[in-house]
Amino acid sequence: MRTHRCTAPSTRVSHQGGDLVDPGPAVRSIAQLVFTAQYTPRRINKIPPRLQPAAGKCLNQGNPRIFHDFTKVTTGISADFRYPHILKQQSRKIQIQCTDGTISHARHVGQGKSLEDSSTATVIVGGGLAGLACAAALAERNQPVTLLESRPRLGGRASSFEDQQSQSLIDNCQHVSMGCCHEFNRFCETVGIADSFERAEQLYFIGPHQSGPVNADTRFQVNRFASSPALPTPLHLFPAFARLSYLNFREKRELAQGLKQLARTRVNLQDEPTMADWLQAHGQSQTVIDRFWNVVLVSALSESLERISLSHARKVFVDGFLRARDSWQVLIPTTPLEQLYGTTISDWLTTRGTEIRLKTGVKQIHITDGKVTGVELRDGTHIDADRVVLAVPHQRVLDLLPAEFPGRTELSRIAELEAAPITSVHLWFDREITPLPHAVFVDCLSQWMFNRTQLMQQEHDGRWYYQIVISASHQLTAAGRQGRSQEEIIQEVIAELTRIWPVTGEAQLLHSRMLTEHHAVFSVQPGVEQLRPAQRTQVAGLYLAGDWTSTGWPATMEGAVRSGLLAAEELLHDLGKPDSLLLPPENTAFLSKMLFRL
Ligand SMILES: Cc1cc2nc3c(=O)[nH]c(=O)nc-3n(C[C@H](O)[C@H](O)[C@H](O)COP(=O)(O)OP(=O)(O)OC[C@H]3O[C@@H](n4cnc5c(N)ncnc54)[C@H](O)[C@@H]3O)c2cc1C
Repeated sequence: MRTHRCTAPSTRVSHQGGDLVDPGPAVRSIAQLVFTAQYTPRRINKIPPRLQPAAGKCLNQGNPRIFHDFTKVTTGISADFRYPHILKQQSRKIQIQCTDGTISHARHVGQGKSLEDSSTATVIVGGGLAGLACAAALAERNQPVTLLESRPRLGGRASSFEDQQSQSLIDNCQHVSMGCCHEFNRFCETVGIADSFERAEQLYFIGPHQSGPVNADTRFQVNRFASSPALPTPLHLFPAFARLSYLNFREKRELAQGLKQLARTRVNLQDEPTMADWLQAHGQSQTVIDRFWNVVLVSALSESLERISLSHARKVFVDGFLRARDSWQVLIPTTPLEQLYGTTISDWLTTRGTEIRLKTGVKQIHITDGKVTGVELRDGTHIDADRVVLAVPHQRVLDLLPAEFPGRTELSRIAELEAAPITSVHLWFDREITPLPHAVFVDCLSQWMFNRTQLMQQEHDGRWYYQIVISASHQLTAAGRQGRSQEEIIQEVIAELTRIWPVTGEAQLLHSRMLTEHHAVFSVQPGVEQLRPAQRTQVAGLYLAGDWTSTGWPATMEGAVRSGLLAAEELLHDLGKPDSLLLPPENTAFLSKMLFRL
């Protein structure tokens, strides 16, 4: 078994584009290597003459991919770059090939700033948003970590892949945030990706032009949904609801009563109904259920009303519509997820001392006498660690832990968490079918449309790319399709688009792809909160993170980020450096307090 001790950078090397503080003969060559990495080829002439030959050699011999990265990153050095030069690493001594070709022994070095020396190591397993948020919070507090991710990229479920036929990077599925996702939005600001989201201050609900049943002659109409600046929260959305074409006056009054009752309901988590049962018990008609409750809740919680718990449904309306003014607004990425969570965050973390190791799957967490001692990788390598944050999907957790450990019985309940699927249909047409950037569909199989060509502010290159999202797509999984092929479902989606935008029928479909993520989210059924564990475990040094842990949020990017912050809080507490990482709860608008007793 190979052994790799995960050490914290410990030698101060200060060289932010300026003078190199000579760290002494033992590490001088490493310092040159690190120093070199801080310069792009264009800036090479800024490297002090004393170091230029070595620097030039290093840049010329560098791995081309990493070398390419350095043309964008002008500070810092990535672990990927360092490791090819490290020939052997034992305990905290490392042996590296220096830029002048000699072999040198030294201790691990920092990258332009002094990181706190830590005699023990922290490992995060899983590079989804939970693991990334945890790593970022620790990096901000000078706690270096090693992040291990089994896949070749970061981002987990919120990532992209290369579509061979369209030769483009497409997202696993469109991911959107909302104004009420405070921790996620702050995380984006911290790591410098907030500018890559567009805030939609107007939504477009597309439904029948009037109340009543839909038939072949039904016309569809775009309903613009925006807040009224003159009205206080929560009345600011009242005119938008009042304008919806597909509900009549009686249905709107019924809806208003339902919303008020829901907001005022106090839910008993031990014994709560499904939302479908609650709606029926509170006099909501099938039309209002289909055209309002279903539309909002299924896309927000990725589950059907028959399976959604009352508490989660209430949270969507209270946090998303009633508590604060802009909380309902949707934030949509304008670049592929790969760039957001892959490249940008990776660079941010590595320049702050986080070591990121991709394609590094963990096989087992080692626990001795109720305490974490390290992790074993799939290739047999052992990494010593005194603290491990397990940030993998809940289906993987129990397999990575030993058969026996304190608290296993309680944790085993996560096996009862059920999954809900999300389907995305990707369509490339030879022309624009709508200039709308996004839309929500009512009374359709399709639920959301995202105009990716427009959102990404791309030139269309003769192809217009639209993505259709269908949440809680139980009926579209192989078992639920009842013999229908993917092609037939894609045609059904196109037929719907044609009914709404007739130009679709004349457009040529250049390429299409349908993807169903079977374990997209955990199902927010009644009783689910009792199955979600806290971030602290009964094993010393073992913490849990992931959207499935207890955060009070459904499976969302916000939930994942919160879980990572909560795990980091517990870890810092155990290190004797307690810190409060979550933002204080948002103030509830005065009128909402009065009207709904929030
Ligand atoms: C199709 C789809 C659409 C969605 N849409 C939205 C949306 O619009 N808005 C929203 O807020 N949320 C959305 N979500 C939910 C959101 O993606 C998740 O809640 C969030 O990304 C979960 O992050 P996580 O870090 O908890 O888990 P994950 O993203 O699953 O990350 C876990 C990581 O652990 C890694 N891993 C697993 N096993 C190992 C191992 N043995 N060793 C090392 N690494 C390992 C995995 O490769 C993965 O990278 C959507 C999800 C899906 C699937």
